[in-house]
Amino acid sequence: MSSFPRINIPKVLEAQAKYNMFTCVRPVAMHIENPHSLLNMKLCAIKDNICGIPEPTTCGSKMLKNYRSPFKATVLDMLENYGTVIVGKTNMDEFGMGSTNTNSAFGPVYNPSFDKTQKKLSKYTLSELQDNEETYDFPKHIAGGSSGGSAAAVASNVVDFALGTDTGGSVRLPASYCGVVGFKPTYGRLSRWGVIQYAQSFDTVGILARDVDTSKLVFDYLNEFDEKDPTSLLPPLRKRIDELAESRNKGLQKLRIGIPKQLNLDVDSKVRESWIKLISQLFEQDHDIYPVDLPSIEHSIPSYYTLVPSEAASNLARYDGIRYGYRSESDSKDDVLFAPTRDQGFGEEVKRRVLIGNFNLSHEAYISHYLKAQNLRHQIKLDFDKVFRFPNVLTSSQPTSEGMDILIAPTSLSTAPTVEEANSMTPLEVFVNDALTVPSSLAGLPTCSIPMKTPEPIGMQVIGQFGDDNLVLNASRLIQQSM
Ligand SMILES: NC(=O)C[C@H](N)C(=O)O
Repeated sequence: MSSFPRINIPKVLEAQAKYNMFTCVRPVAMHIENPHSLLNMKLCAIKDNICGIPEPTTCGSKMLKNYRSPFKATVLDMLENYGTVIVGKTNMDEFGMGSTNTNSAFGPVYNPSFDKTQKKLSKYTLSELQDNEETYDFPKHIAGGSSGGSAAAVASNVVDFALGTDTGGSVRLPASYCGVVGFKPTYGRLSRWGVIQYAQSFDTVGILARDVDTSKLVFDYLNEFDEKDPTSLLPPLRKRIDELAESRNKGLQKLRIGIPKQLNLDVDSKVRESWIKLISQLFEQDHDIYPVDLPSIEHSIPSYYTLVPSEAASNLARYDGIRYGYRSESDSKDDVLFAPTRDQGFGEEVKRRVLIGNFNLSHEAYISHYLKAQNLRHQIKLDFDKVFRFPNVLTSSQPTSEGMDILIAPTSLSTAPTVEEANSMTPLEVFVNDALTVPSSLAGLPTCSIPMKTPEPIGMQVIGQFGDDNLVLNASRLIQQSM
């Protein structure tokens, strides 16, 4: 049966006007009901690099502003079949490149949770604020990126959940800044088919929601092998993971929790305090806490920012103004159309990464940069394998009973900066901001950022071994419920 579900359009448009979280809103969402599904009638927003609704798929870029994909992403198709209502497509850093969501052709996304927090902490009463909203000019904070629109849509209560993509933290960082749950599953769990590639050996579809229960529900529905995605985890591996998890029969009463020493470096005092508070709480609840050593993760940022631009440079070579997307009208004397097309169609950050990536892949730098970064990635994976109790089904690691069930670390170095602060950051400072999220991206590990009960939103990550998504989600739920 198809129907027109009642979306509160004025509420969506009001939130859109304040926070700029959508690249397009569907005024009336036609949808097919599925009364057998727990996702039936749930409202959802989709990051605008996931192809397949009649509206364009833009990747937050001028290059694809009018691009209508002939494909429908498997994850979107599944959601529609389960009766989910797609409210709109969400704003993002162009092609997923950024941590601030200020690199979008649609303008920045603003942080709804910070907005609420500032109002709560201000000296004005609620009715004074409501009556004179424009008069009180609080500095706007960023939502974080690159799935900033998805995080803001969830934080402002206009959808039940949203899909994002996480290459090096793009689901978790905005979740942390906006005070919502951001789950990045194991690489290969959810289908990437129909998701526009940024860096294909990292890109992972992730889920943003207000609670872990909803994230788990959506994950359970989408967690299936897809033969159209060559990187989808094969059924025998999925089966092996399930068998191992069953044989371990791990309850949640006494978890072995690792605290990565190397991630203790540059976090600011508010984040550190909240981290310590959570660890003490877990200790009091009778879990075992241990410091763990992951020496190679100090090289995560250089490794990530060498490999990812290299993959991106190859992936983005297709935007040349000939096949699809933006085409320059410049009648330059050059007979090369693609140079002005790419110059005008891409934003600054994308151009920077394409240049870096092509250099890394050049004859000059391939061994000294690209291969070195691959080696570091391998070392990082090995380091993680040494600390977990659950074996890695890809590397057949031999874990010991002294291994950890999960690791806990902050998601971001600080709370969300203001838009002004973000705009004054150098590209290198923006890269460094991902220090806490890229290690598990390099190793493809399931990781969930959970909002702490702090006045300003702060997220803590639960990191698990490759394939151990259910333990990560169950432990995250335990943490969220016991706060
Ligand atoms: N896409 C992501 O996961 C965000 C990361 N900051 C990047 O620019 O690569």
